[in-house]
Amino acid sequence: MDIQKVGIIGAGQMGNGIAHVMALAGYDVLLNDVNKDALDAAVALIDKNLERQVSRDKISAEDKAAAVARITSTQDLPHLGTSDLIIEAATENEPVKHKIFEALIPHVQPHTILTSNTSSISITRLASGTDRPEKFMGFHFMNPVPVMQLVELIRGIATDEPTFSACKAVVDRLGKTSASAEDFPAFIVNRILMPMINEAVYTLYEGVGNVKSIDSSMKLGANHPMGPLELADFIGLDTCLAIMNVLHDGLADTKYRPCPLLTKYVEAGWLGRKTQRGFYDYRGDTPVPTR
Ligand SMILES: CC(=O)CC(=O)SCCNC(=O)CCNC(=O)[C@H](O)C(C)(C)COP(=O)(O)OP(=O)(O)OC[C@H]1O[C@@H](n2cnc3c(N)ncnc32)[C@H](O)[C@@H]1OP(=O)(O)O
Ligand SMILES: NC(=O)C1=CN([C@@H]2O[C@H](COP(=O)(O)OP(=O)(O)OC[C@H]3O[C@@H](n4cnc5c(N)ncnc54)[C@H](OP(=O)(O)O)[C@@H]3O)[C@@H](O)[C@H]2O)C=CC1
Repeated sequence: MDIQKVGIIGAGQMGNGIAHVMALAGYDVLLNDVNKDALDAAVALIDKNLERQVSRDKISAEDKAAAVARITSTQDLPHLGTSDLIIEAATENEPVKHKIFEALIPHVQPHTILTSNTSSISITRLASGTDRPEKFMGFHFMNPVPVMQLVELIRGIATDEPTFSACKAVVDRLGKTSASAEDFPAFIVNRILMPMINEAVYTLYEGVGNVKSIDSSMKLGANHPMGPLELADFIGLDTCLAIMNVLHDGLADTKYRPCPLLTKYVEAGWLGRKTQRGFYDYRGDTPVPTR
């Protein structure tokens, strides 16, 4: 199937990165968000990130101009109906995602493939709320999208082969690598990564280490590019907690119980970098640990 127009729902940190790489690969992009400020910020950030690639000779100024011209931002969800492929990248909240697909369905074409960038939520459950479970799958990018090589592709129970092949061809055209995961809570990457982050928060909660010593230990002692608490702030603590809850509920095993300290940060609205405060405070020139 020939995919040319890609609709992206949610212009947060993932939506803007997905729009960036899609436009650079030559796809026409419709970027949607309920929040006008988020849309404007996403377009400005894409411009800035493309400019950084120009300045480092990764792409030409013409490539950048062409990519920018391929992106249209819209607050009007039905506008995405002309897309061949839709990637939902709104907040990690199952009722929000169901409502988006419900509102979208009357406007999409029969051939349109629907996907979700969800970090953890059942693809089969999201698909079953649509009119086309066979044309629905998980299309899971990693953060930051322009840098990270992997895309997890997740088939729901009903996903058909042409849908999987069409999505895999898109990943190939982006120059990224796909890994196929079965549809179980949090798939592969987050099934492994998120319990490690949650354990880092328990290590902090129980006073085994402070923010700085925990992050330094994993950076210098295990060669991770970011410490687990720095990475949690980067992902978003609300998203980390939502993923732990999906693991805990979906696998019914206490080993996945979210750390109460993670819950407390989220309840405080300290969601990490996106709100300027999480395990670090980002409001000054350099991040300062909050514990
Ligand atoms: C939660 C989920 O569902 C799944 C997930 O995504 S889990 C999270 C997965 N991601 C990770 O684990 C990221 C771990 N961190 C890293 O890999 C690195 O710290 C990092 C790539 C983010 C930054 O690397 P770094 O070496 O410290 O910084 P820096 O040298 O500034 O950046 C490296 C490159 O990335 C680019 N970059 C960094 N952040 C970027 C961003 N947010 N957007 C676009 N480009 C970015 C830089 O421009 C630079 O590009 P060049 O190589 O062309 O110069
Ligand atoms: N953060 C990460 O590292 C990764 C996240 N993901 C997944 O990607 C998805 C998005 O995450 P992320 O970008 O970090 O989240 P963000 O919080 O940065 O962005 C989510 C965006 O979606 C918007 N939104 C909420 N409801 C709707 C709606 N009904 N229609 C359109 N837009 C809506 C939000 O607007 P508002 O702010 O107004 O609510 C916000 O702008 C989640 O499913 C997450 O699990 C996947 C890989 C990595």
